[in-house]
Amino acid sequence: MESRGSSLPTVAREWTGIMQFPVTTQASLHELLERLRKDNRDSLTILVLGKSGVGKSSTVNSIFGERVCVVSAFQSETIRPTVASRTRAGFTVNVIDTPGLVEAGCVNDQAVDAIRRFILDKPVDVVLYVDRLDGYRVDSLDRQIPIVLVENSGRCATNDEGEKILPNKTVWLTNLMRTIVEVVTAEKAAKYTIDERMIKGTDGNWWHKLITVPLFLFQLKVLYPLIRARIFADIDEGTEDE
Ligand SMILES: Nc1nc2c(ncn2[C@@H]2O[C@H](COP(=O)(O)OP(=O)(O)OP(=O)(O)O)[C@@H](O)[C@H]2O)c(=O)[nH]1
Repeated sequence: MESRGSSLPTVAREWTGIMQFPVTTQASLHELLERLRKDNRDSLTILVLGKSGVGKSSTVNSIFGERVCVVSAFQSETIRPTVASRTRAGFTVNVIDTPGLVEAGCVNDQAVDAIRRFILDKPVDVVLYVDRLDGYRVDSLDRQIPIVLVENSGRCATNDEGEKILPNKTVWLTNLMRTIVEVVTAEKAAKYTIDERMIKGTDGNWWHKLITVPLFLFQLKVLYPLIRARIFADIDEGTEDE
């Protein structure tokens, strides 16, 4: 992938990979870009997350129809977050590929930290969380968010138009992009830009912080001796009654 800088590329390459897709897929993708344009957008930024080796980079390549990321079956190829950007008729699609959040069963803190820093101040429209279907059990809670099935393999079946299809005949790339566009254009969708404050937290209220000191001293010097004296008085009274 081409950009590792702190911001999205200002000049993106022409999306030539789209020409590799069958004509029907191209038409569907153009229609979806048009839908985004009508929604007053001129760019779409997708953040791809997931464990290591689940097919994140392969999915990015599938989306663009060209090899923008390195894919490997044997080792983690995505060492740091990278962004690939392509333009088509004045519309820019940015896809941020990221290193695996979990590697060999352990959370990859370095990756999490690198992703956190990389997406600072980048407007992300949608997060695409990738997982392997054979390694994850989808339960009813998962179904509350949009789920899309993907098959990046070159052996994926195709329909009469040459579009890659799933066993249920769904043209998965179009379905994936349509779902992304639906999520982005949904009324309640919000554009998230992670800023420094969201990560480090706010500085808090200084007045509240300062007031804790006299409050602590009041407890230590006034309340504590009073309560202690009262308890001992109670004990003494109890002993006298006996
Ligand atoms: N059968 C099948 N294999 C896939 C699919 N997607 C990816 N793979 C294979 O899974 C392996 C890992 O794919 P990557 O795309 O490199 O996975 P990744 O999540 O980007 O991996 P990291 O960079 O290590 O985080 C490769 O051997 C791919 O060929 C898929 O949809 N079907």
